[in-house]
Amino acid sequence: MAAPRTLYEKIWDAHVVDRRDDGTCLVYIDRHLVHEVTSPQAFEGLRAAGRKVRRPDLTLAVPDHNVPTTPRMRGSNGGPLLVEDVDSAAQLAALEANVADFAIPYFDATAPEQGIVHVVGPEQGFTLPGTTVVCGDSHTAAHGALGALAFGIGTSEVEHVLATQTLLLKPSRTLEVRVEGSLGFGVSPKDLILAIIGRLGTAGGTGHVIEYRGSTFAEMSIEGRLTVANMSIEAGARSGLFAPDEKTFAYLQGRPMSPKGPDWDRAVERWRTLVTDEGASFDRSLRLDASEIAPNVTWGTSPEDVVPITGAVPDPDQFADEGKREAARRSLAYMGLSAGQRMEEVAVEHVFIGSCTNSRIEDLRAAAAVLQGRRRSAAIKQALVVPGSGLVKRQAEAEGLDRIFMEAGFEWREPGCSMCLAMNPDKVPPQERCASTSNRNFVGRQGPGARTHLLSPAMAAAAAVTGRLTDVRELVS
Ligand SMILES: CC(C)[C@H](C(=O)O)[C@@H](O)C(=O)O
Ligand code: SF4
Repeated sequence: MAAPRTLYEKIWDAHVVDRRDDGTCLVYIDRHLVHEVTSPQAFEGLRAAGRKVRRPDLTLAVPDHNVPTTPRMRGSNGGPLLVEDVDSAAQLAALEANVADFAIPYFDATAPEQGIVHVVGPEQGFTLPGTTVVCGDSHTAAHGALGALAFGIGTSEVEHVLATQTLLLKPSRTLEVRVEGSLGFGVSPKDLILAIIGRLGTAGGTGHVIEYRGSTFAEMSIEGRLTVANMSIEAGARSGLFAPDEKTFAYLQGRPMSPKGPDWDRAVERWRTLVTDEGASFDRSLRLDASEIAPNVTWGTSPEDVVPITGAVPDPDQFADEGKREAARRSLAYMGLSAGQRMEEVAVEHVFIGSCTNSRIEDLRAAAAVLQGRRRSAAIKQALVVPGSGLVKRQAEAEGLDRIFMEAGFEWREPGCSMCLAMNPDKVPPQERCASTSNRNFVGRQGPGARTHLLSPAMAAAAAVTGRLTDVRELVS
């Protein structure tokens, strides 16, 4: 009998086209997502070499990083999108020219399906279990929520995939993250992945593909799994995987690009084999108990700087090594915080609900549930809700969530990356503080000098109501 294999090994083995003596493999790529930031040079490279895109039908492009989230307009006669920033306008125009020249399926900035690439892929059924999915973007790991082996690639690799539909890769090691039990009231998948990153550290997953296992993940919705898989990269991992199950199949059935009819039945039969075999072993393992997880927030400038909302800013002197002590001191200076300060006393001026981590319908529902009948604090200067895609936006509007947000003093925007990173007009001003549902709290991430606290959608909503980081369990109990 064949040796037991992990889910990662099964998908990997099924895609290896050629294996070199040094262990490097040529791997077949099933799906390639393209956005405006990392693709222009790749297309230029193809042009210079006189090449075509090998499989436009397995490629899907959508603008997300640079698009403004205010209503979008084109110039006269369907001309280019009107975008004030010159560099953004050039990147968006380049993407439009490239998809036209290379005949690549494209949702343009005004299409109802437009959105953040990692929201659009799953939602369209472009991402499927057992496939290899790449994109010139580090949060491609998100697609692993559906059982796809998905990872971010650089611009030269984007060109390689466009030209050949393959990539040269080294196999990864495997890391099991097993969590058992139910998440408590007010505790969300975001809190869990922040806790996991807090434990592993931002380098803990380096060289590994994580498989999320255990009853907590089995209970979790696909939206929740997308949040978790999305942030695998923040623990340094190459990718994050969930074995597809009945929830995955229900989520994908009937999506525009999902298989149909007899193809669907055959696909589901195949997808059911995508599990880690009994007796297969992982290179490493981390175990957590869901009941121990509290709503979490970050205090520093790295996603591993995680503390429960009931906790306090740590004292840099308490860290074991000098590197960490120094990093913590720098973080606190940048963040304008002092050791021992209670997290619940930290005042915020901005709230951002969005990003490929937390902009799907369940995220918006969770935030709206907190905001229903409440208003943002007068101390909040700006509160944005940015749905992950046009389809999420319309669904939320059909459920009346837009009204709840607007009555609570939030702005209801068009889909895009928005305030997740300062590549478009949505920015946090210098030295101001933002409660953000995004995935990175790096220095300058939301604008030069901006201070970011990562948290869940419900926690972001709670912060908007009180004007400070707040334990949502106390606000809504
Ligand atoms: C701009 C893009 C290349 C970048 C990434 O790779 O992740 C962005 O999406 C991010 O989240 O920092
Ligand atoms: S939403 Fe943020 S993390 Fe996601 S792709 Fe856009 S910039 Fe990157």
